[in-house]
Amino acid sequence: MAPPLLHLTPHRFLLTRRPGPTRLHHHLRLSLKPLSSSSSPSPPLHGPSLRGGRAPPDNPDPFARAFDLAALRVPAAACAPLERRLRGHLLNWPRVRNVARLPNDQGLLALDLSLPSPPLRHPAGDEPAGPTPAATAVARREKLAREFNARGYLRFPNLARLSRPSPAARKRKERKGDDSGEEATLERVRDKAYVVEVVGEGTDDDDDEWKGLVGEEGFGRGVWRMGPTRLLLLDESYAESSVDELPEAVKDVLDHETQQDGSSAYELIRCQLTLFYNYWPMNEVLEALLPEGVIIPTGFETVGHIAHLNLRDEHLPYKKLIAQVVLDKNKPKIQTVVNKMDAIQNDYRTMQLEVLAGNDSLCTTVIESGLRFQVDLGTVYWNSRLATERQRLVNDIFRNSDVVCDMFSGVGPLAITAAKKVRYVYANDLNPTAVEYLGRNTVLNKLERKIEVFNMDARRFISAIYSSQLVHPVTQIVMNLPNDAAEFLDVFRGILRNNQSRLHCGMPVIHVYGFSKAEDPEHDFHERINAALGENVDSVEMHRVRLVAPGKWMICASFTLPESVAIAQPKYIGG
Ligand SMILES: C[S@@+](CC[C@H](N)C(=O)[O-])C[C@H]1O[C@@H](n2cnc3c(N)ncnc32)[C@H](O)[C@@H]1O
Repeated sequence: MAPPLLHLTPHRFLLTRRPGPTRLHHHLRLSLKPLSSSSSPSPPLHGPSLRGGRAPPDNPDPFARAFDLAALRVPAAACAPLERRLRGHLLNWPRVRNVARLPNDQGLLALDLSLPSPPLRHPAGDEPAGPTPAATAVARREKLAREFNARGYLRFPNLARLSRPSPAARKRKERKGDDSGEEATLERVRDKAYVVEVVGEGTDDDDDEWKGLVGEEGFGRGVWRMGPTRLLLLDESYAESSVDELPEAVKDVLDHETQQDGSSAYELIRCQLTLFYNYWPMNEVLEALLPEGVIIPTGFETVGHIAHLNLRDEHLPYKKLIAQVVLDKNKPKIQTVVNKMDAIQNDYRTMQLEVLAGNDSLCTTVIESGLRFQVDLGTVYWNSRLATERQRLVNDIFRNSDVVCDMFSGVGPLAITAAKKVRYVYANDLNPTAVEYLGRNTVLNKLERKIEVFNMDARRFISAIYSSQLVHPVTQIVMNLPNDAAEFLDVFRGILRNNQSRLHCGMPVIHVYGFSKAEDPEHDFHERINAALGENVDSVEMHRVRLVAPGKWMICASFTLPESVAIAQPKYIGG
């Protein structure tokens, strides 16, 4: 496994003005120039690391790192049991399968293609090996696939039938232009996370060209007659080992299998594993990109297709670079990356967001508890981190017979989730756009018959609800405006003073949210509640929702509205 990156010198790449190949580079018109790993005197690293391996020459991806490995080439059919048997000796790198498949080694011999074949060397070395072995078709097809042009298909109509791209694929190719050029090859490599190549000795000779592709001794050793093969990548510590230096378990396989079938179908080969930009996790890429000493941004909040960063000041000079990496590493789920520009200060609790990467749309759909919520992050409030808290209220506290009143409902995450369970919901918000989305989300979730939507100031809303004879008696009230909600509690003072016949319906339970930085946040919040109600409420259940900043808790206080408060002299005179 890779050592913790924090122990490494982070700034591994220089930013230069050279145009580069990845979207990251296009986006920033910058290219990353890897420092030579050989210049580093640090001890050899284990596991995949951008500080390990070497930069393959002429590879346009500055994050490409090549690692030498040893592998056992085995018949495909024998691969799974061997993988289990040799597990402790196989490569154990994250996101790299320790079984590799050689390009186009798909056992076309089964299809009995009668293709021309190159002369085959006898396993012993000199005699031709009889009739054309079907395995040669694999290599032929391989070579054709690399040429991939119409001439090749014309010469081998069977192959044309097998390999001709579908009309849709052909159209896609036409749209992109001719993909036989270098550009297209780069594009394909860029899509990959890694490739395994057998290391050959490479001469210009035609046969040798094939050797490099499938392993330097691929022909004439019987392997092709056995159909498709697989590579079992050995642990990196055996990269340079000769057969004698391999662990007994691996040697056993080589010896035993050779003795059994009298051929070299199982063999030790050298290969190169190249890891590309797509392979490296976000933190490793950022670690390489950002200057030493800059904290690596690790997390972000997700709202639908939007990744919402909360960058520190020190990140701002690199904000677009960071955002592009976040986008690249989290596609396709993430399509837009934004950064919060300011603390939330306005009445509607909306954030000022800057789109840093991806598409500009801040309208998205969030799925929470199996319900769908449309949200425009530019104009309404949304916080996915409150999902668990909403679940707590709905699942653990609300009953089916409840009538819920959500005084600060936003686009309805709590109101709509509650409506799935309870008898009826009154949902209100001051922000007309939030109310528009609330209405839309109600319909989207087919709950319009159980929710009534209001667009008022919360105090006026409560006064209206309690003075109306038409509404269902409210049993649960939710006040989620943590900065100020406690101060809104004064609206309940005297709320039933002129309507005491309603007292028999029972008092509602109020769930009010607040922040506290006090040493004893529960005590602090309780004091604020008492002050707003003008009375001491004895029995308040406190629940710590989450730590929103160091030392700052979001708390939910739940209590039954005291009758004495409901019939007291009002403090607030609503209109
Ligand atoms: C913290 S958000 C909570 C929204 C929602 N409960 C949620 O969890 O997504 C507070 C909401 O209160 C609304 N709001 C602010 N002041 C208000 C007021 N005086 N009356 C009613 N709603 C108000 C804001 O527009 C915002 O949507």
